[in-house]
Amino acid sequence: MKRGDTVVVATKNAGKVKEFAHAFGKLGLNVVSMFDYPDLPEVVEDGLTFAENARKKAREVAEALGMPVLADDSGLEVEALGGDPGVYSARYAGPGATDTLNNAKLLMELEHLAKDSFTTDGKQNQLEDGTKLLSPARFVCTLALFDPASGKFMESIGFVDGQIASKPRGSGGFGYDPLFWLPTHGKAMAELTMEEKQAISHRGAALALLLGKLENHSE
Ligand SMILES: O=c1nc[nH]c2c1ncn2[C@H]1C[C@H](O)[C@@H](COP(=O)(O)OP(=O)(O)OP(=O)(O)O)O1
Ligand SMILES: [Mg+2]
Repeated sequence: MKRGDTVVVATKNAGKVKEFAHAFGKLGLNVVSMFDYPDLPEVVEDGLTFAENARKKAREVAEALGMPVLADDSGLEVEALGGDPGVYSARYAGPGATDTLNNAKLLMELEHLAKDSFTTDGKQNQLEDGTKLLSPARFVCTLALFDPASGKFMESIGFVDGQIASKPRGSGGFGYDPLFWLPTHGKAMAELTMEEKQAISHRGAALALLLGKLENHSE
């Protein structure tokens, strides 16, 4: 990849598109997404892992377009929920789920748990304004780049650890960002600027790894 090239990202998530456009833009690369190819058939995300889904999205779109394609499969793993919603993060609230409905479902599940079995030691798990920290959690991002000419994948993974807060904060980012509290920053992910999010996020980490691999590869 050289300055001026276009990267095709197999995503229909506007939040991801913005983040990739920002990151690749810094390298002088343009980003197009599935919003630019509205006629391509939907990829069914029936994999059991993030990596399987990322590979499936990348390969199907790359084969349809006859060029290399990057895909991102990501989600939220919540400790108190045994790793849920995981690969089902986008559909947590059911078919037709939105970010708002998924966030509501997440809080409902965690508050339910807190009532049943959780013994929270009050102060330690509370922010100054009374917001409760309901469970440790992490965001996971897997990236897969598929080149139909070689039939090969290049892959990477990134993580970021945090806590699920009982109340949303901030208006940046997308998805579960308003509920994802970063103790290291004293802010929710949705309170970070694009630059700050990219520096610490699961997607930023996975992308940095992938770019490193690409660089080694082309030497
Ligand atoms: O940085 C993030 N900040 C907040 N939430 C996030 C993030 N990264 C992933 N998430 C959540 C959103 C969605 O509920 C699920 C991804 O699902 P995932 O299938 O990978 O993406 P998607 O269906 O929205 O778009 P697409 O498959 O077309 O790329 O995890
Ligand atoms: Mg999806």
